[in-house]
Amino acid sequence: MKTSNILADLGVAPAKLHLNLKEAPLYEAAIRRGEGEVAKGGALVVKTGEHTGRSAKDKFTVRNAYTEKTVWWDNNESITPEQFDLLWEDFQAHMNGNELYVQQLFGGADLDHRVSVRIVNELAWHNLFIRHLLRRPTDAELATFENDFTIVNLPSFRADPARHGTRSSTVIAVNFEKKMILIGGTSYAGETKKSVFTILNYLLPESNVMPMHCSVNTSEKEDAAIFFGLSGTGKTTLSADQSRILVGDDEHGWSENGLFNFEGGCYAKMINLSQEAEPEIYATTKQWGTVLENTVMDPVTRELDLFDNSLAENSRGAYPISAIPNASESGRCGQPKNLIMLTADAFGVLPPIAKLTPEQAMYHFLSGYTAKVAGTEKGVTEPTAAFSTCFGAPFMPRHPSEYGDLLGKLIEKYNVDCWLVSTGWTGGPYGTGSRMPIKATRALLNAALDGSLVRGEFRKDETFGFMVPTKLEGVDDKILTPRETWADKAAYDAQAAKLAGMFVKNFKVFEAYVSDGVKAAAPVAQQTVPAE
Ligand SMILES: Nc1ncnc2c1ncn2[C@@H]1O[C@H](COP(=O)(O)OP(=O)(O)O)[C@@H](O)[C@H]1O
Ligand SMILES: C=C(OP(=O)(O)O)C(=O)O
Ligand SMILES: [Mn+2]
Repeated sequence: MKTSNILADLGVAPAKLHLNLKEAPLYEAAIRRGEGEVAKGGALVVKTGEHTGRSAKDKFTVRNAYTEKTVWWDNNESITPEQFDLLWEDFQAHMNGNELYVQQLFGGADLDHRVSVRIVNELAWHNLFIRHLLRRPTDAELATFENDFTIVNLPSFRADPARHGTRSSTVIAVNFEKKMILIGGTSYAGETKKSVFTILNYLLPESNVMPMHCSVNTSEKEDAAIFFGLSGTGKTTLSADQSRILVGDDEHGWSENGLFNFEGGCYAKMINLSQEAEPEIYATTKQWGTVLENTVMDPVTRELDLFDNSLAENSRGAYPISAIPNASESGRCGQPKNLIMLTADAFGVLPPIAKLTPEQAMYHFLSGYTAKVAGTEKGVTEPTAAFSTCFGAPFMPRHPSEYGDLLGKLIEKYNVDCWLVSTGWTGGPYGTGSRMPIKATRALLNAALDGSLVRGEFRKDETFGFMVPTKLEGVDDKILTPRETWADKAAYDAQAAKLAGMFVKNFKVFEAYVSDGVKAAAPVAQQTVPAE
Protein backbone atom coordinates (compact mmCIF):
# COMPACT_ATOMS: atom_id res chain seq x y z
CA MET A 1 0.00 0.00 0.00
CA LYS A 2 1.14 3.52 -0.76
CA THR A 3 2.45 5.35 2.26
CA SER A 4 1.61 8.84 0.98
CA ASN A 5 -1.61 10.31 2.31
CA ILE A 6 -4.14 10.29 -0.51
CA LEU A 7 -6.25 12.76 1.46
CA ALA A 8 -3.47 15.30 2.07
CA ASP A 9 -4.90 17.78 -0.46
CA LEU A 10 -8.13 17.76 1.56
CA GLY A 11 -6.28 18.66 4.75
CA VAL A 12 -7.24 15.34 6.28
CA ALA A 13 -4.88 13.04 8.15
CA PRO A 14 -6.92 10.09 9.44
CA ALA A 15 -5.71 7.76 12.16
CA LYS A 16 -5.43 4.96 9.59
CA LEU A 17 -5.90 4.91 5.84
CA HIS A 18 -6.46 2.03 3.41
CA LEU A 19 -6.13 2.86 -0.27
CA ASN A 20 -7.65 0.82 -3.12
CA LEU A 21 -7.93 -2.44 -1.19
CA LYS A 22 -9.21 -5.28 -3.36
CA GLU A 23 -12.32 -7.30 -2.60
CA ALA A 24 -10.79 -9.99 -0.33
CA PRO A 25 -9.04 -7.67 2.14
CA LEU A 26 -12.15 -5.47 2.27
CA TYR A 27 -14.20 -8.56 3.09
CA GLU A 28 -11.80 -9.46 5.89
CA ALA A 29 -11.86 -5.92 7.24
CA ALA A 30 -15.66 -5.79 7.24
CA ILE A 31 -15.88 -9.06 9.17
CA ARG A 32 -13.01 -8.24 11.54
CA ARG A 33 -14.59 -4.89 12.40
CA GLY A 34 -17.96 -6.53 13.07
CA GLU A 35 -19.66 -4.70 10.21
CA GLY A 36 -21.25 -7.83 8.79
CA GLU A 37 -21.55 -11.60 8.77
CA VAL A 38 -21.00 -14.30 6.18
CA ALA A 39 -24.01 -16.13 4.77
CA LYS A 40 -24.05 -19.73 3.56
CA GLY A 41 -22.46 -19.56 0.13
CA GLY A 42 -20.21 -16.67 1.07
CA ALA A 43 -22.18 -13.43 0.66
CA LEU A 44 -21.46 -10.61 3.11
CA VAL A 45 -24.61 -9.69 5.03
CA VAL A 46 -24.89 -6.21 6.57
CA LYS A 47 -27.56 -4.18 8.33
CA THR A 48 -28.02 -0.47 7.77
CA GLY A 49 -30.18 0.34 10.79
CA GLU A 50 -32.56 3.25 10.54
CA HIS A 51 -32.07 4.10 6.86
CA THR A 52 -32.89 1.25 4.50
CA GLY A 53 -33.43 3.46 1.46
CA ARG A 54 -32.36 6.82 0.11
CA SER A 55 -33.09 9.98 2.10
CA ALA A 56 -34.18 12.12 -0.85
CA LYS A 57 -35.40 14.91 1.41
CA ASP A 58 -31.99 15.25 3.08
CA LYS A 59 -30.15 16.05 -0.13
CA PHE A 60 -28.90 19.62 -0.60
CA THR A 61 -27.00 21.37 -3.36
CA VAL A 62 -24.77 24.37 -2.76
CA ARG A 63 -26.34 27.41 -4.39
CA ASN A 64 -23.71 29.87 -5.62
CA ALA A 65 -22.76 31.76 -8.77
CA TYR A 66 -21.46 28.50 -10.24
CA THR A 67 -24.77 26.66 -9.92
CA GLU A 68 -27.29 29.51 -9.87
CA LYS A 69 -28.19 29.22 -13.55
CA THR A 70 -27.48 25.55 -14.18
CA VAL A 71 -29.42 23.84 -11.38
CA TRP A 72 -33.23 23.51 -11.36
CA TRP A 73 -33.90 24.96 -7.93
CA ASP A 74 -37.58 24.03 -7.88
CA ASN A 75 -36.51 20.41 -7.56
CA ASN A 76 -33.21 20.70 -5.63
CA GLU A 77 -33.03 21.92 -2.04
CA SER A 78 -30.22 24.39 -1.50
CA ILE A 79 -27.67 25.21 1.20
CA THR A 80 -25.32 28.18 1.24
CA PRO A 81 -21.58 27.89 0.52
CA GLU A 82 -20.97 28.90 4.16
CA GLN A 83 -23.17 26.10 5.49
CA PHE A 84 -21.30 23.65 3.28
CA ASP A 85 -17.93 24.94 4.51
CA LEU A 86 -18.98 24.44 8.12
CA LEU A 87 -20.19 20.95 7.28
CA TRP A 88 -16.87 20.21 5.59
CA GLU A 89 -14.91 21.48 8.59
CA ASP A 90 -16.90 19.14 10.80
CA PHE A 91 -16.40 16.28 8.35
CA GLN A 92 -12.64 16.93 8.42
CA ALA A 93 -12.56 16.80 12.21
CA HIS A 94 -14.61 13.57 12.15
CA MET A 95 -12.29 11.99 9.60
CA ASN A 96 -9.08 12.87 11.40
CA GLY A 97 -9.75 10.56 14.27
CA ASN A 98 -11.04 7.77 12.09
CA GLU A 99 -9.85 4.72 10.16
CA LEU A 100 -10.79 5.30 6.52
CA TYR A 101 -11.10 3.24 3.34
CA VAL A 102 -10.50 5.00 0.02
CA GLN A 103 -11.15 3.81 -3.55
CA GLN A 104 -10.25 5.58 -6.75
CA LEU A 105 -12.79 4.58 -9.38
CA PHE A 106 -14.40 5.71 -12.61
CA GLY A 107 -18.00 6.57 -13.40
CA GLY A 108 -18.63 6.05 -17.13
CA ALA A 109 -17.50 3.32 -19.52
CA ASP A 110 -16.97 5.79 -22.38
CA LEU A 111 -13.46 7.21 -22.01
CA ASP A 112 -14.61 10.51 -23.52
CA HIS A 113 -17.28 10.96 -20.88
CA ARG A 114 -16.10 9.41 -17.66
CA VAL A 115 -15.50 11.02 -14.30
CA SER A 116 -12.74 10.04 -11.84
CA VAL A 117 -14.02 9.77 -8.30
CA ARG A 118 -12.23 9.30 -5.04
CA ILE A 119 -14.57 7.65 -2.56
CA VAL A 120 -13.75 8.00 1.13
CA ASN A 121 -15.56 5.57 3.45
CA GLU A 122 -15.77 5.04 7.16
CA LEU A 123 -17.11 1.52 6.63
CA ALA A 124 -15.08 -1.19 4.91
CA TRP A 125 -18.27 -2.74 3.48
CA HIS A 126 -19.25 0.59 1.92
CA ASN A 127 -15.84 0.65 0.25
CA LEU A 128 -16.42 -2.89 -1.05
CA PHE A 129 -19.91 -1.91 -2.22
CA ILE A 130 -18.68 1.02 -4.27
CA ARG A 131 -15.78 -1.01 -5.68
CA HIS A 132 -18.40 -3.49 -6.93
CA LEU A 133 -20.70 -0.79 -8.27
CA LEU A 134 -18.36 1.57 -10.11
CA ARG A 135 -15.75 0.94 -12.80
CA ARG A 136 -12.42 -0.31 -11.49
CA PRO A 137 -9.28 1.21 -13.03
CA THR A 138 -6.49 -1.07 -14.25
CA ASP A 139 -3.17 -0.83 -12.40
CA ALA A 140 -1.83 1.33 -15.25
CA GLU A 141 -4.82 3.68 -14.97
CA LEU A 142 -4.38 3.80 -11.22
CA ALA A 143 -0.76 4.89 -11.57
CA THR A 144 -1.87 8.07 -13.36
CA PHE A 145 -5.27 8.44 -11.68
CA GLU A 146 -6.24 12.04 -10.99
CA ASN A 147 -8.96 12.62 -8.43
CA ASP A 148 -11.65 14.76 -9.97
CA PHE A 149 -14.68 14.49 -7.68
CA THR A 150 -14.49 13.38 -4.06
CA ILE A 151 -17.33 11.69 -2.19
CA VAL A 152 -17.00 11.30 1.57
CA ASN A 153 -19.43 8.99 3.34
CA LEU A 154 -19.43 9.02 7.16
CA PRO A 155 -22.46 7.14 8.54
CA SER A 156 -21.52 7.94 12.15
CA PHE A 157 -21.51 11.70 11.46
CA ARG A 158 -24.54 13.62 12.68
CA ALA A 159 -25.47 16.83 10.90
CA ASP A 160 -26.79 19.76 12.90
CA PRO A 161 -29.76 21.52 11.24
CA ALA A 162 -28.97 24.84 12.97
CA ARG A 163 -25.32 24.81 11.93
CA HIS A 164 -25.41 23.07 8.55
CA GLY A 165 -28.82 24.10 7.22
CA THR A 166 -30.02 20.49 7.04
CA ARG A 167 -33.45 19.06 7.82
CA SER A 168 -32.22 16.33 10.16
CA SER A 169 -29.00 14.65 11.26
CA THR A 170 -28.81 12.99 7.85
CA VAL A 171 -27.18 14.87 5.01
CA ILE A 172 -26.18 14.50 1.39
CA ALA A 173 -24.48 17.79 0.49
CA VAL A 174 -23.54 18.36 -3.15
CA ASN A 175 -20.97 21.01 -4.07
CA PHE A 176 -20.41 21.05 -7.83
CA GLU A 177 -17.93 23.92 -7.71
CA LYS A 178 -15.70 22.23 -5.12
CA LYS A 179 -16.36 18.85 -6.74
CA MET A 180 -17.38 17.24 -3.48
CA ILE A 181 -20.33 15.32 -2.10
CA LEU A 182 -20.57 14.78 1.66
CA ILE A 183 -22.83 12.03 2.97
CA GLY A 184 -23.52 11.69 6.70
CA GLY A 185 -25.93 10.03 9.10
CA THR A 186 -27.06 7.14 6.90
CA SER A 187 -25.64 3.69 6.16
CA TYR A 188 -27.79 2.92 3.08
CA ALA A 189 -25.08 2.24 0.51
CA GLY A 190 -27.21 3.35 -2.43
CA GLU A 191 -26.55 7.00 -1.52
CA THR A 192 -22.98 6.74 -2.80
CA LYS A 193 -23.82 5.26 -6.18
CA LYS A 194 -26.64 7.73 -6.73
CA SER A 195 -24.21 10.56 -5.82
CA VAL A 196 -21.95 9.56 -8.71
CA PHE A 197 -25.08 9.49 -10.87
CA THR A 198 -25.94 13.03 -9.74
CA ILE A 199 -22.47 14.24 -10.78
CA LEU A 200 -22.77 12.73 -14.27
CA ASN A 201 -26.34 14.00 -14.65
CA TYR A 202 -24.98 17.47 -14.00
CA LEU A 203 -21.88 17.24 -16.21
CA LEU A 204 -22.90 15.26 -19.29
CA PRO A 205 -25.57 17.53 -20.83
CA GLU A 206 -22.77 20.13 -21.26
CA SER A 207 -21.22 17.71 -23.79
CA ASN A 208 -24.57 16.85 -25.39
CA VAL A 209 -24.67 13.45 -23.73
CA MET A 210 -27.99 12.23 -22.35
CA PRO A 211 -27.69 10.74 -18.84
CA MET A 212 -30.47 8.28 -18.00
CA HIS A 213 -31.91 6.42 -15.00
CA CYS A 214 -32.26 3.22 -16.96
CA SER A 215 -30.97 -0.29 -17.53
CA VAL A 216 -29.64 -1.39 -20.91
CA ASN A 217 -29.26 -4.73 -22.60
CA THR A 218 -28.42 -5.81 -26.11
CA SER A 219 -27.80 -8.98 -28.14
CA GLU A 220 -25.43 -10.37 -30.74
CA LYS A 221 -27.73 -8.68 -33.27
CA GLU A 222 -26.83 -5.35 -31.64
CA ASP A 223 -30.46 -4.48 -30.96
CA ALA A 224 -29.84 -2.48 -27.80
CA ALA A 225 -32.76 -1.54 -25.56
CA ILE A 226 -33.11 1.15 -22.91
CA PHE A 227 -35.37 0.53 -19.88
CA PHE A 228 -36.22 3.73 -18.05
CA GLY A 229 -37.99 3.44 -14.71
CA LEU A 230 -38.27 4.67 -11.17
CA SER A 231 -37.18 2.51 -8.23
CA GLY A 232 -38.94 -0.85 -8.12
CA THR A 233 -40.37 -0.78 -11.64
CA GLY A 234 -38.13 -3.57 -12.97
CA LYS A 235 -34.97 -2.08 -14.51
CA THR A 236 -32.68 -4.56 -12.76
CA THR A 237 -35.04 -7.54 -12.94
CA LEU A 238 -35.95 -7.25 -16.61
CA SER A 239 -32.53 -6.30 -17.98
CA ALA A 240 -31.01 -9.51 -16.57
CA ASP A 241 -32.23 -12.01 -19.14
CA GLN A 242 -30.23 -15.06 -20.22
CA SER A 243 -31.09 -14.43 -23.87
CA ARG A 244 -29.64 -10.90 -23.83
CA ILE A 245 -26.30 -9.26 -23.03
CA LEU A 246 -26.57 -7.09 -19.90
CA VAL A 247 -24.88 -3.71 -20.31
CA GLY A 248 -26.01 -2.25 -16.99
CA ASP A 249 -28.93 -2.17 -14.56
CA ASP A 250 -29.37 1.45 -13.47
CA GLU A 251 -27.42 4.39 -14.95
CA HIS A 252 -26.34 5.03 -18.55
CA GLY A 253 -25.30 7.71 -20.98
CA TRP A 254 -26.43 8.07 -24.60
CA SER A 255 -24.19 9.88 -27.06
CA GLU A 256 -23.28 9.81 -30.74
CA ASN A 257 -20.96 6.93 -29.78
CA GLY A 258 -23.89 4.81 -28.55
CA LEU A 259 -24.90 3.77 -25.03
CA PHE A 260 -22.54 3.36 -22.09
CA ASN A 261 -22.91 2.21 -18.51
CA PHE A 262 -21.84 4.61 -15.79
CA GLU A 263 -21.23 1.66 -13.49
CA GLY A 264 -19.50 -1.70 -13.32
CA GLY A 265 -21.87 -3.45 -10.94
CA CYS A 266 -25.54 -3.97 -10.09
CA TYR A 267 -27.75 -3.29 -7.09
CA ALA A 268 -30.77 -5.58 -7.05
CA LYS A 269 -33.82 -5.68 -4.84
CA MET A 270 -33.72 -8.89 -2.84
CA ILE A 271 -37.15 -9.03 -1.23
CA ASN A 272 -39.21 -12.04 -2.36
CA LEU A 273 -36.65 -12.81 -5.05
CA SER A 274 -37.73 -15.92 -6.90
CA GLN A 275 -35.17 -18.38 -8.19
CA GLU A 276 -37.52 -19.33 -10.99
CA ALA A 277 -38.36 -15.83 -12.24
CA GLU A 278 -34.95 -14.24 -11.65
CA PRO A 279 -32.37 -17.07 -11.78
CA GLU A 280 -29.38 -14.87 -12.67
CA ILE A 281 -29.91 -12.45 -9.78
CA TYR A 282 -30.84 -15.25 -7.38
CA ALA A 283 -27.52 -16.98 -8.07
CA THR A 284 -25.61 -13.92 -6.85
CA THR A 285 -27.05 -14.39 -3.34
CA LYS A 286 -25.09 -17.61 -3.02
CA GLN A 287 -21.79 -16.14 -4.17
CA TRP A 288 -18.77 -14.93 -2.32
CA GLY A 289 -18.39 -11.21 -2.93
CA THR A 290 -22.05 -10.20 -3.04
CA VAL A 291 -22.93 -7.59 -0.42
CA LEU A 292 -26.42 -8.21 0.96
CA GLU A 293 -27.99 -5.23 2.69
CA ASN A 294 -30.77 -5.90 5.20
CA THR A 295 -31.53 -9.44 4.11
CA VAL A 296 -32.42 -11.81 6.92
CA MET A 297 -30.62 -15.08 7.59
CA ASP A 298 -30.83 -17.91 10.09
CA PRO A 299 -28.20 -17.22 12.76
CA VAL A 300 -27.24 -20.88 12.99
CA THR A 301 -27.44 -22.28 9.46
CA ARG A 302 -26.72 -18.89 7.81
CA GLU A 303 -29.39 -19.79 5.27
CA LEU A 304 -30.93 -16.65 3.73
CA ASP A 305 -34.65 -15.94 3.99
CA LEU A 306 -35.37 -13.52 1.16
CA PHE A 307 -39.07 -13.40 2.06
CA ASP A 308 -38.45 -11.92 5.51
CA ASN A 309 -39.03 -8.17 5.33
CA SER A 310 -38.53 -7.51 9.05
CA LEU A 311 -35.36 -5.48 8.40
CA ALA A 312 -36.48 -3.77 5.21
CA GLU A 313 -38.84 -3.93 2.28
CA ASN A 314 -35.92 -2.55 0.26
CA SER A 315 -33.33 -5.26 0.99
CA ARG A 316 -30.57 -5.15 -1.63
CA GLY A 317 -27.72 -7.11 -3.14
CA ALA A 318 -24.65 -5.51 -4.71
CA TYR A 319 -22.35 -7.45 -7.04
CA PRO A 320 -19.99 -6.76 -9.93
CA ILE A 321 -21.79 -7.04 -13.27
CA SER A 322 -19.57 -10.02 -14.14
CA ALA A 323 -21.63 -12.01 -11.60
CA ILE A 324 -24.44 -12.04 -14.19
CA PRO A 325 -23.84 -14.56 -16.99
CA ASN A 326 -23.63 -12.95 -20.41
CA ALA A 327 -22.86 -9.45 -19.14
CA SER A 328 -20.94 -6.95 -21.24
CA GLU A 329 -17.32 -6.45 -20.24
CA SER A 330 -16.93 -3.09 -21.98
CA GLY A 331 -20.13 -1.60 -20.57
CA ARG A 332 -20.78 -0.14 -24.00
CA CYS A 333 -23.01 -0.90 -26.98
CA GLY A 334 -24.33 0.73 -30.14
CA GLN A 335 -27.37 2.91 -30.74
CA PRO A 336 -30.66 1.58 -29.30
CA LYS A 337 -33.49 0.15 -31.40
CA ASN A 338 -36.08 0.24 -28.61
CA LEU A 339 -36.75 2.44 -25.63
CA ILE A 340 -38.99 1.15 -22.85
CA MET A 341 -40.51 3.19 -20.06
CA LEU A 342 -41.33 0.99 -17.09
CA THR A 343 -44.06 1.91 -14.65
CA ALA A 344 -45.48 -0.07 -11.74
CA ASP A 345 -49.07 1.13 -12.07
CA ALA A 346 -50.75 0.03 -8.85
CA PHE A 347 -54.13 1.33 -10.03
CA GLY A 348 -54.30 -1.52 -12.55
CA VAL A 349 -55.22 0.89 -15.35
CA LEU A 350 -52.23 0.84 -17.71
CA PRO A 351 -51.77 -2.10 -20.09
CA PRO A 352 -48.74 -4.41 -19.79
CA ILE A 353 -47.33 -2.84 -22.97
CA ALA A 354 -48.23 0.02 -25.30
CA LYS A 355 -46.54 1.52 -28.36
CA LEU A 356 -45.79 5.23 -28.01
CA THR A 357 -45.26 7.89 -30.64
CA PRO A 358 -42.12 10.01 -30.07
CA GLU A 359 -44.39 12.76 -28.67
CA GLN A 360 -46.09 10.36 -26.28
CA ALA A 361 -42.65 9.10 -25.23
CA MET A 362 -41.61 12.66 -24.41
CA TYR A 363 -44.86 13.19 -22.47
CA HIS A 364 -44.27 10.06 -20.39
CA PHE A 365 -40.57 10.84 -19.89
CA LEU A 366 -41.35 14.26 -18.45
CA SER A 367 -44.23 12.83 -16.39
CA GLY A 368 -42.20 9.96 -14.91
CA TYR A 369 -45.19 8.11 -13.54
CA THR A 370 -45.22 5.14 -11.22
CA ALA A 371 -47.23 4.25 -8.10
CA LYS A 372 -46.33 3.59 -4.52
CA VAL A 373 -48.00 0.81 -2.58
CA ALA A 374 -48.37 -0.11 1.07
CA GLY A 375 -45.13 -1.23 2.64
CA THR A 376 -42.96 1.35 0.92
CA GLU A 377 -43.96 4.15 3.24
CA LYS A 378 -45.59 4.10 6.65
CA GLY A 379 -49.31 4.81 6.60
CA VAL A 380 -49.82 4.14 2.89
CA THR A 381 -52.78 1.79 2.63
CA GLU A 382 -54.00 2.70 -0.86
CA PRO A 383 -51.80 3.07 -3.89
CA THR A 384 -50.64 6.61 -4.51
CA ALA A 385 -49.43 8.06 -7.79
CA ALA A 386 -45.81 9.18 -7.89
CA PHE A 387 -44.64 11.46 -10.69
CA SER A 388 -40.87 11.85 -10.76
CA THR A 389 -39.74 13.67 -13.88
CA CYS A 390 -37.17 12.01 -16.17
CA PHE A 391 -37.86 8.85 -14.12
CA GLY A 392 -35.35 10.16 -11.59
CA ALA A 393 -36.13 13.61 -10.16
CA PRO A 394 -34.00 13.10 -7.01
CA PHE A 395 -30.84 12.73 -9.12
CA MET A 396 -31.48 15.36 -11.78
CA PRO A 397 -29.78 18.68 -10.99
CA ARG A 398 -30.83 20.35 -14.25
CA HIS A 399 -34.18 21.40 -15.61
CA PRO A 400 -36.13 18.44 -17.09
CA SER A 401 -36.46 20.27 -20.40
CA GLU A 402 -32.67 19.99 -20.85
CA TYR A 403 -32.84 16.22 -20.53
CA GLY A 404 -36.08 16.08 -22.52
CA ASP A 405 -34.61 18.04 -25.44
CA LEU A 406 -31.55 15.79 -25.55
CA LEU A 407 -33.69 12.66 -25.46
CA GLY A 408 -36.12 13.90 -28.10
CA LYS A 409 -33.29 14.59 -30.56
CA LEU A 410 -31.71 11.18 -29.99
CA ILE A 411 -35.01 9.31 -30.41
CA GLU A 412 -35.58 11.10 -33.70
CA LYS A 413 -32.03 10.78 -35.00
CA TYR A 414 -31.79 7.04 -34.37
CA ASN A 415 -35.44 6.33 -35.15
CA VAL A 416 -36.02 4.49 -31.88
CA ASP A 417 -39.26 2.61 -31.18
CA CYS A 418 -40.76 3.64 -27.83
CA TRP A 419 -42.94 1.60 -25.48
CA LEU A 420 -44.67 2.02 -22.13
CA VAL A 421 -44.64 -1.12 -20.01
CA SER A 422 -46.62 -1.53 -16.81
CA THR A 423 -45.09 -4.04 -14.42
CA GLY A 424 -47.78 -3.08 -11.92
CA TRP A 425 -51.19 -4.51 -11.16
CA THR A 426 -53.55 -6.50 -13.35
CA GLY A 427 -57.08 -7.75 -12.64
CA GLY A 428 -57.81 -4.71 -10.50
CA PRO A 429 -55.87 -2.26 -8.38
CA TYR A 430 -53.40 -3.13 -5.63
CA GLY A 431 -55.36 -5.01 -2.99
CA THR A 432 -57.79 -6.59 -5.47
CA GLY A 433 -55.65 -7.53 -8.46
CA SER A 434 -52.23 -9.09 -8.59
CA ARG A 435 -48.79 -8.02 -9.78
CA MET A 436 -48.12 -8.58 -13.46
CA PRO A 437 -46.40 -11.96 -13.83
CA ILE A 438 -42.73 -11.43 -14.68
CA LYS A 439 -43.07 -14.17 -17.30
CA ALA A 440 -45.76 -12.21 -19.18
CA THR A 441 -43.76 -8.97 -19.01
CA ARG A 442 -40.69 -10.76 -20.37
CA ALA A 443 -42.66 -12.39 -23.22
CA LEU A 444 -44.12 -9.02 -24.27
CA LEU A 445 -40.75 -7.32 -24.01
CA ASN A 446 -39.00 -10.00 -26.04
CA ALA A 447 -41.64 -9.66 -28.76
CA ALA A 448 -41.17 -5.88 -28.74
CA LEU A 449 -37.40 -6.20 -28.94
CA ASP A 450 -37.29 -8.82 -31.70
CA GLY A 451 -39.67 -6.76 -33.84
CA SER A 452 -42.51 -9.30 -33.92
CA LEU A 453 -44.91 -7.38 -31.67
CA VAL A 454 -44.91 -4.28 -33.83
CA ARG A 455 -46.16 -6.33 -36.80
CA GLY A 456 -49.24 -7.56 -34.91
CA GLU A 457 -52.68 -6.02 -34.30
CA PHE A 458 -53.20 -3.00 -32.08
CA ARG A 459 -56.11 -1.07 -30.61
CA LYS A 460 -56.01 2.57 -29.61
CA ASP A 461 -56.46 3.21 -25.90
CA GLU A 462 -59.36 5.65 -25.48
CA THR A 463 -57.98 7.40 -22.42
CA PHE A 464 -54.24 7.41 -23.06
CA GLY A 465 -54.19 7.51 -26.85
CA PHE A 466 -51.38 4.98 -27.23
CA MET A 467 -51.57 1.78 -29.26
CA VAL A 468 -51.99 -1.47 -27.36
CA PRO A 469 -51.33 -4.90 -28.89
CA THR A 470 -54.35 -7.19 -28.80
CA LYS A 471 -52.59 -10.54 -29.19
CA LEU A 472 -49.35 -12.28 -28.49
CA GLU A 473 -48.79 -15.99 -28.56
CA GLY A 474 -47.97 -17.33 -25.14
CA VAL A 475 -49.63 -14.43 -23.31
CA ASP A 476 -53.23 -14.51 -22.06
CA ASP A 477 -55.12 -12.07 -24.38
CA LYS A 478 -57.09 -10.79 -21.46
CA ILE A 479 -54.19 -9.11 -19.66
CA LEU A 480 -53.53 -6.98 -22.75
CA THR A 481 -56.80 -5.12 -22.12
CA PRO A 482 -56.83 -4.13 -18.44
CA ARG A 483 -60.55 -3.23 -18.52
CA GLU A 484 -61.32 -6.86 -19.40
CA THR A 485 -59.45 -8.06 -16.31
CA TRP A 486 -61.56 -6.00 -13.92
CA ALA A 487 -64.76 -7.53 -12.56
CA ASP A 488 -66.34 -4.06 -12.29
CA LYS A 489 -65.97 -2.25 -15.66
CA ALA A 490 -67.43 1.02 -14.37
CA ALA A 491 -64.87 1.00 -11.59
CA TYR A 492 -62.15 0.57 -14.20
CA ASP A 493 -63.44 3.53 -16.24
CA ALA A 494 -63.60 5.70 -13.14
CA GLN A 495 -60.08 4.72 -12.10
CA ALA A 496 -58.71 5.34 -15.62
CA ALA A 497 -60.30 8.80 -15.70
CA LYS A 498 -58.85 9.54 -12.27
CA LEU A 499 -55.35 8.52 -13.31
CA ALA A 500 -55.63 10.56 -16.52
CA GLY A 501 -56.60 13.56 -14.40
CA MET A 502 -53.50 13.09 -12.25
CA PHE A 503 -51.28 13.03 -15.36
CA VAL A 504 -52.86 16.22 -16.70
CA LYS A 505 -52.50 18.04 -13.38
CA ASN A 506 -48.90 16.95 -12.97
CA PHE A 507 -47.94 17.97 -16.51
CA LYS A 508 -48.99 21.63 -16.14
CA VAL A 509 -45.46 22.73 -15.15
CA PHE A 510 -43.97 21.23 -18.32
CA GLU A 511 -46.44 22.69 -20.81
CA ALA A 512 -44.36 25.79 -21.41
CA TYR A 513 -41.38 23.73 -22.49
CA VAL A 514 -42.86 21.32 -25.01
CA SER A 515 -44.25 21.34 -28.54
CA ASP A 516 -47.98 21.21 -29.32
CA GLY A 517 -47.47 17.61 -30.38
CA VAL A 518 -46.21 16.66 -26.94
CA LYS A 519 -49.05 18.56 -25.25
CA ALA A 520 -51.50 16.67 -27.45
CA ALA A 521 -50.06 13.39 -26.13
CA ALA A 522 -51.84 14.02 -22.81
CA PRO A 523 -54.47 11.49 -21.76
CA VAL A 524 -58.12 12.46 -22.01
CA ALA A 525 -59.10 13.28 -18.44
CA GLN A 526 -62.60 14.62 -19.15
CA GLN A 527 -64.37 11.30 -19.42
CA THR A 528 -67.85 10.87 -18.03
CA VAL A 529 -67.27 9.33 -14.68
CA PRO A 530 -70.11 6.97 -13.80
CA ALA A 531 -71.91 7.81 -10.57
CA GLU A 532 -70.57 5.89 -7.56
N1 LIG B 1 -43.79 -8.02 -13.99
C1 LIG B 1 -42.72 -7.64 -13.30
N2 LIG B 1 -41.68 -7.03 -13.91
C2 LIG B 1 -40.61 -6.62 -13.21
N3 LIG B 1 -40.47 -6.77 -11.87
C3 LIG B 1 -41.46 -7.38 -11.21
C4 LIG B 1 -42.62 -7.82 -11.89
N4 LIG B 1 -43.44 -8.39 -10.97
C5 LIG B 1 -42.81 -8.30 -9.80
N5 LIG B 1 -41.61 -7.69 -9.90
C6 LIG B 1 -40.68 -7.40 -8.79
O1 LIG B 1 -40.54 -5.99 -8.72
C7 LIG B 1 -39.24 -5.65 -8.35
C8 LIG B 1 -38.60 -4.79 -9.42
O2 LIG B 1 -37.41 -4.25 -8.86
P1 LIG B 1 -36.11 -3.87 -9.63
O3 LIG B 1 -35.95 -4.67 -10.87
O4 LIG B 1 -35.00 -3.88 -8.66
O5 LIG B 1 -36.49 -2.38 -10.02
P2 LIG B 1 -35.53 -1.18 -10.35
O6 LIG B 1 -34.22 -1.73 -10.77
O7 LIG B 1 -36.24 -0.47 -11.46
O8 LIG B 1 -35.47 -0.37 -9.09
C9 LIG B 1 -38.46 -6.90 -8.13
O9 LIG B 1 -38.51 -7.21 -6.77
C10 LIG B 1 -39.27 -7.92 -8.95
O10 LIG B 1 -39.17 -9.23 -8.43
C1 LIG C 1 -30.48 2.10 -5.91
C2 LIG C 1 -31.53 2.70 -6.25
O1 LIG C 1 -32.01 2.55 -7.53
P1 LIG C 1 -33.16 1.62 -8.14
O2 LIG C 1 -34.15 1.33 -7.08
O3 LIG C 1 -33.68 2.49 -9.23
O4 LIG C 1 -32.52 0.37 -8.66
C3 LIG C 1 -32.17 3.61 -5.30
O5 LIG C 1 -33.14 4.26 -5.71
O6 LIG C 1 -31.69 3.75 -4.16
MN1 LIG D 1 -32.38 -1.33 -9.93
